[in-house]
Amino acid sequence: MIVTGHLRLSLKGVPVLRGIDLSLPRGQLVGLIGCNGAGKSTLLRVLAGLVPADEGTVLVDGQPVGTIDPKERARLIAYLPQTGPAHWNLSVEALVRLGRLPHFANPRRDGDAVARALDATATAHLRGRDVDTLSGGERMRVLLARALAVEAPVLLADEPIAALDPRQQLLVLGLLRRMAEAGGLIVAVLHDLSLASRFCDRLVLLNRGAILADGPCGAVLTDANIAAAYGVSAVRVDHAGERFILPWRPV
Ligand SMILES: Nc1ncnc2c1ncn2[C@@H]1O[C@H](COP(=O)(O)OP(=O)(O)OP(=O)(O)O)[C@@H](O)[C@H]1O
Repeated sequence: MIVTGHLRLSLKGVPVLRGIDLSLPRGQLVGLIGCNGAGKSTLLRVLAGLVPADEGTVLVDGQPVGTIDPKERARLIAYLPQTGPAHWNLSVEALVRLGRLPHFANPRRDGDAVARALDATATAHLRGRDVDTLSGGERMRVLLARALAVEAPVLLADEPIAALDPRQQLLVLGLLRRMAEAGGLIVAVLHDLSLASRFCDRLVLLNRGAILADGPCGAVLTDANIAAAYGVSAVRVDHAGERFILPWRPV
């Protein structure tokens, strides 16, 4: 669905993406991981067509992302930014409804999609609230609802669980998993290595703007890769047939 060819991008003269080759098919939940400043958000924005690369290509179903009509692109790719824009006095429902803007107006279908997105993110009870009165975690789930309301085949989510409590983290990652199983392509920036390895089909580990490892979680989260990318040692614990990875000490 999305294929990149040797993406390069410098910002203010500093290389941020250095030769990114990725093939991202439908039906996968891909965890994009790496330390602060590794280039994850920048890569997500380039994949979404929001920032052009200096060199290389991003193809969405074979078409260069920059040549897709913006409305069509917005129907194809939903994007959840790391920090939402400042909102004026907008209700939760009105904000989530903004996710329907790329679609041709069909009040009933739009209403159904908004209701599904509010239900999926357990935010229906907040629909009448002003966005600027929400807690940080509530706000994050409402922004996710706006992205889900697009009902796009691709969701690019930048740290979708960063502000969430443990239960909500599990619920949202379970939701992203089900979306992938239903045939969607989900790319999520994550910092929790245990949750990333439990829920993702595949991990892409960025290090200084380049791909250090790309593949099944166990193959990517080796001690050597974790030390090289994050500068920490890791402890592994097996429980109920699953393996947890705890960052342990700086090395
Ligand atoms: N507009 C910009 N101008 C200059 N440098 C930028 C700009 N945007 C990002 N950068 C730099 O590019 C690098 C990659 O930033 P990016 O936001 O992609 O990192 P990240 O991996 O998402 O990090 P984090 O985990 O902290 O969110 C960082 O060093 C950042 O300071």
